[in-house]
Amino acid sequence: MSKATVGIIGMGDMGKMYARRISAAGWRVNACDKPNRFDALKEEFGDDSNIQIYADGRLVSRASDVIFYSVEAEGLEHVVSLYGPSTKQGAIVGGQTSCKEIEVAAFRKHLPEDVEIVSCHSLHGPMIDPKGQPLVLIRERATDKSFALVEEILSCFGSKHVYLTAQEHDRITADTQAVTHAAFLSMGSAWHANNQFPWEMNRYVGGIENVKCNIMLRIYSNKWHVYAGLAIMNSWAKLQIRQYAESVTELYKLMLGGHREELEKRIKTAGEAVFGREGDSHRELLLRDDVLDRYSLGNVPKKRARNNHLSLLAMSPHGILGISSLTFSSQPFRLWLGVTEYLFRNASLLNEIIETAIEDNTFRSDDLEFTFAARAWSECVSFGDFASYRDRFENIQKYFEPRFPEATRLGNEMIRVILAKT
Ligand SMILES: NC(=O)C1=CN([C@@H]2O[C@H](COP(=O)(O)OP(=O)(O)OC[C@H]3O[C@@H](n4cnc5c(N)ncnc54)[C@H](OP(=O)(O)O)[C@@H]3O)[C@@H](O)[C@H]2O)C=CC1
Ligand SMILES: O=C(O)C(=O)Cc1ccc(O)cc1
Repeated sequence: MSKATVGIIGMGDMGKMYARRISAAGWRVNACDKPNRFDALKEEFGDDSNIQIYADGRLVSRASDVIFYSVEAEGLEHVVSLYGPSTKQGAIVGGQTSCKEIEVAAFRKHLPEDVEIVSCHSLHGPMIDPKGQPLVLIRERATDKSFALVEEILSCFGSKHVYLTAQEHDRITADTQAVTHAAFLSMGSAWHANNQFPWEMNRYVGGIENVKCNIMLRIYSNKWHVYAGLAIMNSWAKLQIRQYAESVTELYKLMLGGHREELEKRIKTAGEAVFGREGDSHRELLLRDDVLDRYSLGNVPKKRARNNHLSLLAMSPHGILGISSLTFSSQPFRLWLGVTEYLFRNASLLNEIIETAIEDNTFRSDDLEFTFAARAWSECVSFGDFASYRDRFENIQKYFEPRFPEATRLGNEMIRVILAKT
């Protein structure tokens, strides 16, 4: 057989990244977006003779041996229902959405039976170098030969292949990415509600606070539908996000009520369950304060301000976090796990946090807004409400937008340095 031709339906940021890299590796690529983008795409890819732009997904489906759908999760089933029946006989089809059970169900429903299914999920945004990043592969319905072909095509990314079923993928995504996003989205909402730019306030500059600011900005600089789809279309994600919001609320009430013993017991038991006792592990901590201080959007104060880190404490009480998830995780999650571990495995810091939580009122109103925000995001996700998700997200995105370029630069550097050590 001559070399396989690769189809890409949906030439947004991820689709373009796939098309460019796969074509550069020597494969012929057929690609399309919505028909109204035909001329613009032809113009954009006119100088790449390996990439053939088509007017729609039906034409791409008819002409390609391995096809990747790279459209919004919310619309995937509809798009597959339109073009799936035209898939070339014996072709292999996959998708790039973050929710694999729904995606695979759509393929099973709309693709002809002689079409094989191998799905994938790059665990990073379109601007990140895929080399070394996790790439999940889901062999749903495929021969060894077909699966090997998909791996061969995607090997041009240099990513780390992780083999999972659709269900395993969705469970891990719920435990890791969905909860991480909920935490950062809530932080952004709370700062916005209090009309704060955190990097302008001493208490949010330096150390762990830099990770919070940089990752929050990075998430809000992406497209709303990426996070909405990942959370709303994954039933486990809904549960985990709700659990996170409940933990935030319960911890906040313990802090407000001054219930020191209960707070301490709860936090320490949960921390030990996830990270072990201080000194138990021989693993080096993922993060260090002096490294983190370098990535500030504002001036680092001489004396570090104390924080009760409600947003981090709430990550572990229900066993949301699992070190084992590290093998399959996105950069924001790895950093988030890093800062949470930093806190839970440092007994004196943990004691300081508990002291601050009970005695210090500085963060009460920030924490109140954070608690509201965590619950509001959870409700929005539970109701499956894409429109209000979008509205909330874009409203806050606008507020922070002026700082995106600098935060992206600093955040990328911060992630590069920190993750290189791990
Ligand atoms: N961005 C990220 O960080 C990551 C994204 N993903 C997932 O990858 C997928 C693509 O994401 P991304 O590229 O970022 O999103 P984009 O919004 O940039 O791209 C999706 C593209 O698909 C187009 N599209 C919609 N319907 C059709 C159709 N019927 N035929 C052809 N094209 C269509 C969209 O057009 P229109 O805009 O007009 O709807 C858009 O141009 C999503 O499922 C996302 O969740 C996965 C990993 C990371
Ligand atoms: O880098 C980030 O913010 C991410 O978390 C990127 C991301 C978003 C959605 C995905 O399905 C995969 C990766």
